[in-house]
Amino acid sequence: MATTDSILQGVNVLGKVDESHRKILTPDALAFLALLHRSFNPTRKALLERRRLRQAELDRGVLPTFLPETRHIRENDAWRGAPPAPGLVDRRVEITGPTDRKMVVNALNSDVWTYMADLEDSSAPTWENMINGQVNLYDANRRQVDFKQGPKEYKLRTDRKLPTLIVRPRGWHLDEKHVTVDGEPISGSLFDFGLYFFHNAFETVKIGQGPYFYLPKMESHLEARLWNDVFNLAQDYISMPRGTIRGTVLIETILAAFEMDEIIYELRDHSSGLNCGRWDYIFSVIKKFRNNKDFVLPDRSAVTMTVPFMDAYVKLLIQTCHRRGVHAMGGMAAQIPIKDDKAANDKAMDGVRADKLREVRAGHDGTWVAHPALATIATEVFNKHMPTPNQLFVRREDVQISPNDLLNMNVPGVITEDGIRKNLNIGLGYMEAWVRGVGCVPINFLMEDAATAEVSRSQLWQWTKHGVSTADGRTVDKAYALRLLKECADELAAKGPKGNKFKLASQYFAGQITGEDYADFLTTLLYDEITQVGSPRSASKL
Ligand SMILES: CC(=O)SCCNC(=O)CCNC(=O)[C@H](O)C(C)(C)COP(=O)(O)OP(=O)(O)OC[C@H]1O[C@@H](n2cnc3c(N)ncnc32)[C@H](O)[C@@H]1OP(=O)(O)O
Ligand SMILES: O=CC(=O)O
Ligand SMILES: [Mg+2]
Repeated sequence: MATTDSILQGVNVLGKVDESHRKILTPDALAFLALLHRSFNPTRKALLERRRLRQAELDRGVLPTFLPETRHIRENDAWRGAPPAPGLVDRRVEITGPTDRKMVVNALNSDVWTYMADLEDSSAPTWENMINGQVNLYDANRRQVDFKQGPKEYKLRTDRKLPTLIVRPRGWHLDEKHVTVDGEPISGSLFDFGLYFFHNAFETVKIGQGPYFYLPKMESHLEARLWNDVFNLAQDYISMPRGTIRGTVLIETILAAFEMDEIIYELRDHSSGLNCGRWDYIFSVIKKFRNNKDFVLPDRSAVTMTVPFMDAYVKLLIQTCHRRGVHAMGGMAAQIPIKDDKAANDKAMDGVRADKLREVRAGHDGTWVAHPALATIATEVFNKHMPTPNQLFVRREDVQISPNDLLNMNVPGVITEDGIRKNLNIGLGYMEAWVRGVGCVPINFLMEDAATAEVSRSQLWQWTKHGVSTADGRTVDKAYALRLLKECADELAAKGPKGNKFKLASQYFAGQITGEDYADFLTTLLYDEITQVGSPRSASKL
């Protein structure tokens, strides 16, 4: 049998390793990562190549439809996903947030049912953020995460059961360049999943939960199959019964919406349902059909959850999940508390309340909040309209969604200069924060993260590409877009703190809004800006 030392041949760590990281980057954990990489990276790369081929097909005007080759899965009424796992039966309000220590403690102390610790949309994947995030989650599962920051003590509450922890690793497209295996960077997904699983799987069971995950940004059921294979190998490796892991899949790409049944089917013994990742979903619709002028959308504020394509996606997701006995989770309203303006705050909170009411009435089993102060509103709405732990029994047999419904871009609204400026401010503001290592920021009283910023970026690209007209009759062309960008960037740079990164953000953004270059993701475009690789150190000699 191979020894840990021999497995670690070819495994290098290029990121800075502090004393506090050593409990995470153990030889055994790194050997497990190497096994995951060697077993699954070739398939991951093939699936990413498949995404590129699919894009070329969409660019030729081929529209997606339900897959003929998997009709037997959709039409078979007999199969079900796994029954809800311990700690996941009632998940009516889930808080989400990045994994810095303060946020972890605050999230676990919130009045919610679960906490999605986010290594994805709300985290900038600096090495420091990713590895410290693992330390914080390790400590959280062992209930040893208390700490002091200045005069303030952050302590886990003991007056009630803490929310169930669910971890969202990065998507399949992202590399983690600070660890290489046989000369290749490891996948961000395998790194995040692997370290969390290796160190916490049994601990989570001990506290009455399990190793639970949210799985982001998938584009097909084959990508779900890859996760399922990863789960099986991981459980076998530590002799944990298969089916202990659970994964809730974010349906947040338009192509995945055509494969909801198939995605649950692939993961079925590990499935804990689907979630409406609404922001990435809007991003994906714009991105995938960016070369098709029929998919041009109005100002971002007009693309609400009730426009036809969003409404169809929500209904299909709930119907599909409940037919298969798994949770249909709602998503994130972007409003956050506004501290110094009661009237504005009341309006924002009414917006959150209306969103949660729509979700519970539609049949969702739970929802997301971005901030602890929103938990009460979401709880009140769900408690009132969902007296049972979930509403898996709401079958939505009334719903009939066709491919045309999912692609119905009949969205009322116009494109305005104000909408363009808002998108520019969001894109610049978010990118500026991200290159400083901050993955989620409030901008104009809305939560902005990697998904919401992508909507803004992609709209700007699409509007310039297709030379749309604004409500007051201006044609959006490259010169106009770049003039407004310069105005916004100069203003933000002048107002921002000394040493801000708006100039850098603007240089990157200029290349993304003229309808020419289009990076696959802002996060892959900017990743080298936050990568700090030192000379490789062999994992066996850390
Ligand atoms: C599209 C998607 O993927 S949605 C999912 C990903 N996005 C998210 O998870 C959003 C997470 N939310 C956040 O990061 C933050 O709420 C922000 C950036 C939007 C706003 O943060 P702030 O401006 O710091 O908010 P604010 O000052 O009101 O925070 C008050 C307190 O609540 C805490 N807090 C705010 N949001 C959260 C959260 N999501 N989880 C835990 N604690 C939180 C803050 O740490 C702060 O704590 P302190 O009093 O101990 O210092
Ligand atoms: O991850 C959630 C989203 O809305 O995107
Ligand atoms: Mg998302």
